[in-house]
Amino acid sequence: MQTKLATSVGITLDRFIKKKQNDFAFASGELSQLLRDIALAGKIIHREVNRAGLLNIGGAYGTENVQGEEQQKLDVIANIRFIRALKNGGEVCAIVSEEDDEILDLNNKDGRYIVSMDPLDGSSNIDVNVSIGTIFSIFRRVSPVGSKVTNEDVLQKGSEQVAAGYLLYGSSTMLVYTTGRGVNGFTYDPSLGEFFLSHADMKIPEDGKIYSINEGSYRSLEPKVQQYIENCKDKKYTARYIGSLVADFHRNLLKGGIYIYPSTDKAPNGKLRLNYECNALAMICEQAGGLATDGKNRILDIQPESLHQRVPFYTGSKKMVEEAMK
Ligand SMILES: O=P(O)(O)OC[C@H]1O[C@](O)(COP(=O)(O)O)[C@@H](O)[C@@H]1O
Ligand SMILES: [Mg+2]
Ligand SMILES: [Mg+2]
Repeated sequence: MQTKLATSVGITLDRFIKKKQNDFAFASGELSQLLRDIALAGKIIHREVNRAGLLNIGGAYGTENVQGEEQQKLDVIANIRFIRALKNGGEVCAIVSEEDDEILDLNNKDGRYIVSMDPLDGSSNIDVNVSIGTIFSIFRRVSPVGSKVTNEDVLQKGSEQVAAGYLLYGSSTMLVYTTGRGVNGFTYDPSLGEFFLSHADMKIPEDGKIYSINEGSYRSLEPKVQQYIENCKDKKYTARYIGSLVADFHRNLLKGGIYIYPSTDKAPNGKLRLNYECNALAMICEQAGGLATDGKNRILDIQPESLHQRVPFYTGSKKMVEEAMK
């Protein structure tokens, strides 16, 4: 693992943000505050996830989201908690969420930022106590402050992200993010209520031996993808698939590997959403020295056309993604 483990646990997220603030071109403290708001929402979801079984907040909520997916109670709870934290924080003018059909315009005339988010990633794993996460992308609005939020504001290329990251609710809860100057990981200590820098300057190994793909759809995969999987098997690589994108991505980020959600019969454009799943992880992966494509194009160069658009997703160690692209 090519990551400098922070030697002292004394570096809290808050202190780290303050230290790094001056690295940021628009250093007015707004983005720093927004990152703190996201961390706060993450602490609340950590608590909800940990006691989901006790509070009977597992299971279906009884509604479907715009993608026709059954919403889990925790999908809805996480969505409400993040929206509330971002609203109260005051830095955000609009939110794009997996759980909401339309743009959530917060009518915050001072807000300069747009957040695209997957409040709860890995919903199929909520009730079985397997790691789940939250994914977020942060953009600066392009329309004048105070004016009505436009499609142009929320449909920006991933290369325009000013920050991106994820929370992982696993054996420990972590926040991993980038502002375009490297990737850092923080581990939450619930007894102190603080995130501490635990993975400084994260770098994904250039090559790896782990491949993550849902082989259940093997028969409906394109021949070249089938060929790539066969190559992995010939090389005796290890297959690992948790079924929570954040968790599969995080493992590969630390150990090296490739995560693939290609186009299939069931999902001709893939399953994962460009605006609030792929863009954020693509920025993290590239900042850590890896690659992220849709099979042909760099994810961060794709111009979004709709809020919930899906793209095939190939991301991970540079050599493995290059190999898969061949
Ligand atoms: O069950 P499948 O088809 O392998 O899909 C699993 C993928 O779907 C997801 O659950 C989609 O995300 P959501 O749970 O946020 O809808 C990813 O986390 C995961 O990688
Ligand atoms: Mg998701
Ligand atoms: Mg989700």
